[in-house]
Amino acid sequence: MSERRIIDISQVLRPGMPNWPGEPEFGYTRKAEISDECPVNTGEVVMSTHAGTHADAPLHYHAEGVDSAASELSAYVGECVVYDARNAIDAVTAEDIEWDELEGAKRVLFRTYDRFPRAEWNSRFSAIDHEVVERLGNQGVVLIGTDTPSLDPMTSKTMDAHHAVRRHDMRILEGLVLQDVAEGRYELVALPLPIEGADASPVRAILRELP
Ligand SMILES: N[C@@H](CC(=O)c1ccccc1NC=O)C(=O)O
Ligand SMILES: [Zn+2]
Ligand SMILES: [Zn+2]
Repeated sequence: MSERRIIDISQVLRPGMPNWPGEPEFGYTRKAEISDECPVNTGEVVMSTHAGTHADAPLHYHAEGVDSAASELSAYVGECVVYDARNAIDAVTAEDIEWDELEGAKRVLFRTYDRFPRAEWNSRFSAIDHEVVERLGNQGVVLIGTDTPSLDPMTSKTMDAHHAVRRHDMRILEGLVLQDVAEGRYELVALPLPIEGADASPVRAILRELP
């Protein structure tokens, strides 16, 4: 019996990683140090809830939405389609998509980057048009993921794609690293941490090849 290959699609969390302008910088600080008096190392992590690869909780885009701790997990585990949307400019629109390839999909992860921008923040990432979200919701999709920092454009005040997600009670993953993933179907596992009151949570996102 061969083990199914695991593909890690998570960003490495490190000081200096690309971060939403104005949000707290990621930091890990060593607290206790192993020494003659102390048997262990311990640490403290500081980060924005939208840093790195993360799951938005409904609370992020709706005042009465559930937080990360109360989020049901079923959307975050199961079969998904990785869809190559590198042809899109500024936003992935309904016209950019070969809809046949998404037939029957429950989870859809959009790849928009050729190479993931590890070194610097990129303000002009490709959003996902709200019509695409609406159509995926109508089709029964439960989770939408993207390799960019947000489904909506960086300067959006209306958050149309996020609100379309809310209307269909779907879940969102952002900041996925899909540059080394071939288009196709996989098993996804990307669980938010149960942080009480949190509007989003980091996830360790992986894909497994299907049997
Ligand atoms: N939409 C982004 C986050 C976002 O919009 C944001 C994150 C941090 C600070 C400000 C943000 N938006 C401000 O208008 C996301 O869902 O991750
Ligand atoms: Zn987010
Ligand atoms: Zn978001």
